[in-house]
Amino acid sequence: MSADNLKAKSSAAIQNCASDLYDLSQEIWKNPELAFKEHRAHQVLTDFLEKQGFRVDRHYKLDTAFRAVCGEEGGLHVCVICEYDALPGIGHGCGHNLIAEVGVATGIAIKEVIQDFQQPVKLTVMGTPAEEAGGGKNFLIQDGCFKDVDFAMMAHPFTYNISRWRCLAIITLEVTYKGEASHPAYQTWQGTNALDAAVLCYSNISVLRQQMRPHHQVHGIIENGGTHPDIIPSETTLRFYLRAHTETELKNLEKSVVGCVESAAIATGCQVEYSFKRDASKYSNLIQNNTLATLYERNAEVLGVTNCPDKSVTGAVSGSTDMGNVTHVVPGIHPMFALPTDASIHSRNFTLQAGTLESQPYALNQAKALAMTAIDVICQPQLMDTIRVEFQQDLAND
Ligand SMILES: NCCCC[C@H](NC(=O)CCCN)C(=O)O
Repeated sequence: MSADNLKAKSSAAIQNCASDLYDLSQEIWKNPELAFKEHRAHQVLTDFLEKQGFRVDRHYKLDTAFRAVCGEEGGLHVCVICEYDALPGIGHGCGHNLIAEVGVATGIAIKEVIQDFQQPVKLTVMGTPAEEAGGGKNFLIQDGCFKDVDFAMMAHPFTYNISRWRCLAIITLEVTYKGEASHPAYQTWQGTNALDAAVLCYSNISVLRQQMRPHHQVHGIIENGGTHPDIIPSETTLRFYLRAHTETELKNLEKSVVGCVESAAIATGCQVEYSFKRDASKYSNLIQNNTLATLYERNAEVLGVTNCPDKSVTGAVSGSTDMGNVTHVVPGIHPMFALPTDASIHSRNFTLQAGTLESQPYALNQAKALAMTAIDVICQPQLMDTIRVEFQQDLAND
């Protein structure tokens, strides 16, 4: 069968399941669950994939992770990624119900043609919890779950179609100031104000922003600002996210921020403790593999998806994802696809849009484009040589 026929057959498989896929997505959207607690989403996704004939490891390394496999060893191993965690307070404001749906639909499409290829193909649909916080993919990477994968793909809903969205490396900084409680209207001089230290720290970072390189970002909150207006706060805590293009740039940004943190302690006479969380919550920048992205773009265009031509939008670099870490261990792509809305992700309006029937064709188109991209590589396995060379070069230049 020609690649074009395989693509048509795989797309038809998605279309045939459209109604069931919408129900699946709705089930996740109506029951938003936070990082590592996505039990219901995990259940419906694994049930669905098992019904579709996948061999499912239901609790793959993590309670709410899964692996659904079809095909055979001995040839290419394609991995399609699902996310399904929600945000506190606003539910699926990042549209992860659609990411899960696209992942499952792509899996169905590739499975439909898996016996038609000239060589064996293994397909894994990987369920990865906790993208919004916690970094589920990083636990799976540490456990070697991507070791035999040739390439990984997922697609993320957004306000624009941006095939090569660049996202930033991110690290969390936690800061605690310790002072001395006292009455703020009597012996004030006996107090050491930890809230003043927190406010100064926050202000120092705001001032630093003017001197930061483009695309360096620092933003955060005062988590604990004291206990009572009539007690000089003796302990405060802050939490910041620092983001930059690469791990090296992130290290440079860390040094500047440490200056802001320590000087606030000196100015107020407080003690300070701080730590950068070098754990699974630390995400790498996203590397979009050029060959995979080019194939994806061509396939998406055939399906009528126009990638955003506005350079002020496509040139933007922002946000972070643990898919970034995946693209540092295997070649991958993470296109952003537009829903018919102006709403920003992480807003209530985006939540609403991610649950509409109107958004369905946009999600299904992405699944078709991802499956077509995989079919292109499987039908021209020599492309894997280029993909691997690019991957090594991207890592070396990172
Ligand atoms: N440890 C912090 C993770 C923050 C991730 C968060 N992700 C998103 O907004 C989703 C967009 C891409 N998946 C972020 O703030 O970038």
